[in-house]
Amino acid sequence: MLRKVGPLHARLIQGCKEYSNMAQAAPSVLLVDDDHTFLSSARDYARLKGCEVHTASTVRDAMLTVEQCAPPDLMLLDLSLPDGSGLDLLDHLDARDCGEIVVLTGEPGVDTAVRAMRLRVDDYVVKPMRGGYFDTLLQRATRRAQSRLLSSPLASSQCGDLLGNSLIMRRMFKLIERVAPTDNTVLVHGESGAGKELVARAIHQYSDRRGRFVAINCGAVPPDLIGSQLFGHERGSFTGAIRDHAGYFEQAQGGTLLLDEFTEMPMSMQTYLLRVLETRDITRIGARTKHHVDVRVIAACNRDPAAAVRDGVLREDLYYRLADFPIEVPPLRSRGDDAHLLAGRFLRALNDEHGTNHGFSAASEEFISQYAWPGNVRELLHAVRRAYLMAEDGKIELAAYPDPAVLGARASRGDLRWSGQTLEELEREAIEAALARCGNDKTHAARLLGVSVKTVYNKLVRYKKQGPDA
Ligand SMILES: Nc1ncnc2c1ncn2[C@@H]1O[C@H](COP(=O)(O)OP(=O)(O)OP(=O)(O)O)[C@@H](O)[C@H]1O
Repeated sequence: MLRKVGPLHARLIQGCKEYSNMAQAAPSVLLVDDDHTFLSSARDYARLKGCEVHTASTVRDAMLTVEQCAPPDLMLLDLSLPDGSGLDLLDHLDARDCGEIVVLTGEPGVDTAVRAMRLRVDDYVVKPMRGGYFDTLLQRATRRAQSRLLSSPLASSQCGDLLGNSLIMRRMFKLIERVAPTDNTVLVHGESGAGKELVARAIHQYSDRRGRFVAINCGAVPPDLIGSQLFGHERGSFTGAIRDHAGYFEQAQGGTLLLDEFTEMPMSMQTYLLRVLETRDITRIGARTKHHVDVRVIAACNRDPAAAVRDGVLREDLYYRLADFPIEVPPLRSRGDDAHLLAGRFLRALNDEHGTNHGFSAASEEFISQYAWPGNVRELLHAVRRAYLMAEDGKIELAAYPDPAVLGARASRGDLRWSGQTLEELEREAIEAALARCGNDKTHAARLLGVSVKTVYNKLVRYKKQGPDA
């Protein structure tokens, strides 16, 4: 199956105007090649076709990538890499999990062709690769991603009302899919505005629970009222209790109760809550009898719950009881292109609502990618709404209307807060932050950091040896 193919580049440029709307099931592509020109053109082209692309230029880099990412729908693998043969990667990977694996080589040989076929390689192509062939591969990857989507509805870019196409979000959707049908208590943790409540709603939506979804913000209820709000009270049980009142647990009977900001609950209430979680029996304030409740509890918080335990504001036993199944909602800045996807959806909803056809200016598109969105999706939503109202000639100028929070965040973005770290620790933080921002794309992160990909990669290998806490 040796094949001679023509140049890819003309095709890449020609195809750059097309933008596939495959957001519903972005195919994932892993490109492994030490030819950086090929790598960046192929990456840009595949991205324009709606793919989520990871790149690597050595076996070691590719191994790190496959360890951290889901198996790709398409893998293009160069045979001769600086630190070994691309086929070495296949020895370390369960090729059955991958979609199509295509080996590229500049120097075809019978030995490598035979080894490639033994290792479940789907095609063996002599460089340079023809653009039309690359298109065919991307189309097949797209079909594969779509069938994945059909076989697992939550593997898509939407889960309940949550949108997200990045790998990190689709992994989170998978967690929601797994836990939803069970009765497990779930601990949802993440920055403000990242979507914790939507996660809780999605878990309820994908469960079989027919009761209501009820949410309480424990931080917003005065400490002396939280007991009666959660568990209810009988008439006359305290001044002002003029009638019987069913608390949130009873209101959520057969459904789901979200305890938002649960770390803000007074300690005495945490003790009672722990008991309720064990027995599912509640007693209204002033009542003599217990009620058994069938309620799935989801706890959410902005602060790190383990730190809340260390700070003495959260009971350790309650933490362990709630942390049955933790879900971390990633900040928007670590979701790759999701900010664009979300901004586009928010704008489309406004256009549909008002019968307009406004679009983002090029500067707004740039702003969406560059800005760190410290207020996460909520901040993005508000920024789009505000800029929509201010639009002139149908152009949304997102950068032109920063609010004070945006300005504050912009000012602080360049400042690394120094709290006694060594230079090496600061460097590690910067590299990790850049990787998080680019959805773990090392080439992109290296560009942002102004260093070579090799430097990023060597550092990562060192950090891996040092361990997570070094
Ligand atoms: N992935 C997402 N897709 C679409 N909308 C989202 C997404 N994440 C959040 N939102 C929207 O952003 C806003 C904030 O989300 P949500 O209230 O769930 O955040 P939160 O993490 O619970 O915030 P807080 O901690 O401040 O309560 C809501 O309007 C929500 O609809």
